[in-house]
Amino acid sequence: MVQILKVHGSENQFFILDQTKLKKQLSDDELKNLAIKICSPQNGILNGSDGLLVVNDSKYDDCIGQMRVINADGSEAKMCGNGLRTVSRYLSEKFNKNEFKVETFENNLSVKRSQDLAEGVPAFSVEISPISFNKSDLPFSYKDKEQLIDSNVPEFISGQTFTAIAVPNPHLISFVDEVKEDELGKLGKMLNGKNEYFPEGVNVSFAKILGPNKLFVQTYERGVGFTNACGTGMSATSLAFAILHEDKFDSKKDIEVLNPGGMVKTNIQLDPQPENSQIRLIGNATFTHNIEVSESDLHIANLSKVDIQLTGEEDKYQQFIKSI
Ligand SMILES: N[C@H](CCC[C@H](N)C(=O)O)C(=O)O
Repeated sequence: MVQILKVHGSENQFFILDQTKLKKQLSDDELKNLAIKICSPQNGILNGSDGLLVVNDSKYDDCIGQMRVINADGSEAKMCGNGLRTVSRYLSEKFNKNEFKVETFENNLSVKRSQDLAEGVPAFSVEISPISFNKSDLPFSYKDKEQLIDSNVPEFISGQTFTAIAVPNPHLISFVDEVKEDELGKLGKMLNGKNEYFPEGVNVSFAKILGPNKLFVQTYERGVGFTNACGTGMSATSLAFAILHEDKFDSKKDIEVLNPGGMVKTNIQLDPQPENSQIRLIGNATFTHNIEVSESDLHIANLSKVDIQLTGEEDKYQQFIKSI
C-alpha cells in the first residue's frame, strides 16, 4: 500500500504523491490521468482538489527533493506557491530538516519552517522565483508590447489596467475597487480558452487594496478555475503592489494578503530591476487526510479501494481563520 496526503495552503487543496515510495514510478501519462481523476469533485476522493503535487528525488545535491505540479485538468505547471509550502512541510518531516532547497521546474527554491500560525497550524516560508515581465516568458502577445505593466487593455476589460508577471508560471493582475467574481471568471475563461493573447493560458487575479501592506486577492487559475487562494498569484500581485503602489507599500514589513480561503503573508524586497526583486510567501501547510491506496491502483487511477484517515488539522486551521 502507498500513502498519499490531502493537504492545503490557504484552502488551495492538493494531493501529495511521493513517488520515491513506489516500486515503479508513474509515467507522465499515468500522472496526468491520476490528477484528472483524483482532483475531480465527481470522480475523485474527498470532493477532489485543485491539483496533484508529485514529489521525486532531486538531481541536485543542494536539494532534498523535487516538486512537480499537475493541475486538475492534467496540465503541468512550472510552480505552485501554496503547494510548495505543503511539499516543504512533507520533506521537512521526512528528512527532519527545517531549512533546505526544493527543485522545481525552473529553479531550486529555498524554503524554511516558520513559526506555527496557531496551535496545530504549521507554517512555511518559500522563495518564489524566477521573476519575469517579458512577453516571451509568460508568454503573451498584445500589439507591440514587450511587457504589460499597469497597461490599459480594453480587449480584456475597458477602464482597468493589467500587469503580467511570470514567477515563473504566468499571472495577469489587475487592481480593482471591488473584486467582481463574474468579471474575473469571464476574463479567466476567455484567456484560458483559445485566445490570441495568452496561448498557454494565464492565472488571472483581481486585487483590492485594503490598506498599507494589506490586500485581498482572488484568482481564476489556469487549469483549475476559481480556487480559494493562489500562492504564486498572491506573490505576483504583491510584487505588482510594491511597484505600482509605493505610497502604500512598506518594504520593511510583510504584506498581509487575504483570500477566500484565509490569509498568507508575502515579503517583497524590491530591486531597481524589478525582475531581480525577492519574493517570499509565508503561510500554513495543513495536512487534512492520510490516504492509503495500492500502488497498482495508482497506476490505473483506480480510486475505488482507498482507506482515508482524518488528521484533525482542518479543525485547527478553521479555528485559526476565525481568530484573524
Ligand atoms: N494553476 C497554476 C498552478 C498552480 C498555482 C497555484 N495553486 C499556487 O498556489 O501558486 C498554473 O497553471 O500556473
